[in-house]
Amino acid sequence: MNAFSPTHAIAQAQQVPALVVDRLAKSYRGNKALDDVSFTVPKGALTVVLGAAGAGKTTLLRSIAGLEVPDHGSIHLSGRDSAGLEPKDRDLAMIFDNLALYPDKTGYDNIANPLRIRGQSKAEIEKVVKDVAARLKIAHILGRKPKTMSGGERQRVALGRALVRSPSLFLLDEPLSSLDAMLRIELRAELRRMQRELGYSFVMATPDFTEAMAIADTVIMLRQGRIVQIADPQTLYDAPVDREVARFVGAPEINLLPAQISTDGLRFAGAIRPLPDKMKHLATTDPVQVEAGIRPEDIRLVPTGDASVVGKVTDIEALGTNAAVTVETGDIELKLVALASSLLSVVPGAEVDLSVAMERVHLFDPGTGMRLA
Ligand SMILES: Nc1ncnc2c1ncn2[C@@H]1O[C@H](COP(=O)(O)OP(=O)(O)OP(=O)(O)O)[C@@H](O)[C@H]1O
Repeated sequence: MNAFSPTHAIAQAQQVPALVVDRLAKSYRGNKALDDVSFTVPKGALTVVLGAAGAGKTTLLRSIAGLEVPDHGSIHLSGRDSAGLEPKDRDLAMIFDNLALYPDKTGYDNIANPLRIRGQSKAEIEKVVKDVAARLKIAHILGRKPKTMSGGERQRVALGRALVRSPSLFLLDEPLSSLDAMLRIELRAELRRMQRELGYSFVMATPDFTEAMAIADTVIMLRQGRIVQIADPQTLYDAPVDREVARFVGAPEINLLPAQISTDGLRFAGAIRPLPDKMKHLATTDPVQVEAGIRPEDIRLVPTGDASVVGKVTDIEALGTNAAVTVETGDIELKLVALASSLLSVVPGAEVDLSVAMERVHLFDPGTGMRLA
């Protein structure tokens, strides 16, 4: 490939990230909504901004869209500094909670509108609109006006209108929030498929970690306006940077309990267990107080006598295929998840023995909450 070949030009274009956010800050009356936020979204990637209500997700997306003026920092879109650029000149599609469909146009015309403005032929437009409508499962409402559609249908029409424009970057603020659980799961898979097939670049905000885990290439974990971790979904789950990320990512929530680590092992819930290799470097002869994080799926019920931890069942919650079992041991409660069919003989009040997958245990600093291992 030489420097003037089209292949070279395409390769170069692909190397320019879809989005580079650098040291972005935004305050509202002294309240920091965004604080020193920096990240990059490669072309064709799906990045999810994950955070609780008020974490700053919407402010971030609105700043990228040009609807908020940041106090500091820069935003580059496909290599171009966006400072001073009007929202309409940013080559973005935004899908926010409050969708603005044209009320007097049908679903079809709403979706077709950007293509008509571009001057595409009637036949081309029909092909594209029908394809996107089929993917979003709204073919049956294309002839209707927005006021006769449900919230979820309006949301999908807005999504369709954005998708047909194929801009350089999509900003999606909880785009599936108005949908029922089944449709949400179906559509997020469809969105993911379209994004991959067409090479679109997505930044999607959500407070729902399962959504983030299901579709993200990269998750940006936002808390009180600051990025606390950037990682692929599995790393976020397996190596959360601190206790709060560990709690946010996972359901039922991770068990957190006091523990002591020493060269003798890890002491918790009335038991002492040998240290897995990954913890050995933390151990000293004198015990050190730590906080252990144990995910519910890393605790197993075992036959009596094989246990490292013993306790009494206080509650069983059906989750479908699985069930969550709460076990009281000393003055702490542990939650575990097991196949419901394996729990038929387990009833509240039963004495049970538990085994913990030690190599999966997380350790946190009890003061700062930061990850130790
Ligand atoms: N226009 C505004 N004026 C004053 N404060 C604002 C404004 N917009 C956002 N904030 C504040 O900035 C912080 C971040 O808000 P933002 O809406 O970005 O959070 P979010 O993560 O999108 O939350 P949610 O999931 O609830 O939409 C919050 O404390 C919010 O109250």
